Amino acid sequence: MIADLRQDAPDSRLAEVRVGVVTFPGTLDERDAARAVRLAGGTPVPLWYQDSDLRDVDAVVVPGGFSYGDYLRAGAIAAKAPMMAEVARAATAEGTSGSAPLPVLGICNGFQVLTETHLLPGSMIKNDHLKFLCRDQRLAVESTATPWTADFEAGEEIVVPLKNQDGQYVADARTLEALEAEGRVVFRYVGENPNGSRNGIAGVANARGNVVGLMPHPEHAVEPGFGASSSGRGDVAMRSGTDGLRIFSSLLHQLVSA
Ligand SMILES: NC(=O)CC[C@H](N)C(=O)O
Repeated sequence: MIADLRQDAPDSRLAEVRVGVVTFPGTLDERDAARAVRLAGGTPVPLWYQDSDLRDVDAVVVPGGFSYGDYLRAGAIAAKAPMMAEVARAATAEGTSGSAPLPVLGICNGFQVLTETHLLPGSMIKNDHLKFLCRDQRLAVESTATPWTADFEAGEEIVVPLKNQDGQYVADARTLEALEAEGRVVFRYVGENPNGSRNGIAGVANARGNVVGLMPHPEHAVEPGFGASSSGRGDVAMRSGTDGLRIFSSLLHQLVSA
């Protein structure tokens, strides 16, 4: 009985994990990202793009949306924000004994910001069909060697919404080869390639694995009954559920066990 009660009690150690969520002009999904952190048991901390103070966070989410209206290139202007300089510094810090570099997750526009900041390799161009696509998407979690995916089984299939116009991941042949050889393709599209991404890549990690970016939106798949509309191309006989929440839970578990 006591054991059961303990199991149901919220883990107060998780609540101590502070996860920063960055907002730029034009960001859309910061509230959903903060909510996903909260539902996973952590504490979301708003970070404003013009500030240079990381507010003592243990990890950062760069959420989706249309920062600066996607002018110039999606994510290009946001990448120059003072907050991104701080995120880049903490994410690439050498770290003294025991201190790990800051875990960072870029979702969709956030992934675009991370490539423009050069924290992640490659670039995103227009979907090959030149349309905005919004649908539930099957993905394989190919690497569990990141704090964001450690709770998954390698190769596990998940479903989360995909919604963007500039979702085609491109990189030169050498970069693609290195990503594949080093196990840094973290998420890959399953089924028909929804946007022409090279090698069906939906998400990648940096060499150390602490920085991950992906085009689909795990923060929109944190409760049963939600999901994208079933318009768009490809197979649609699926709905997003709570798979996305596990990306946030995974981070929290990693940080409390570190
Ligand atoms: N959902 C998003 O974050 C969209 C990202 C970007 N504005 C695009 O359309 O490609």
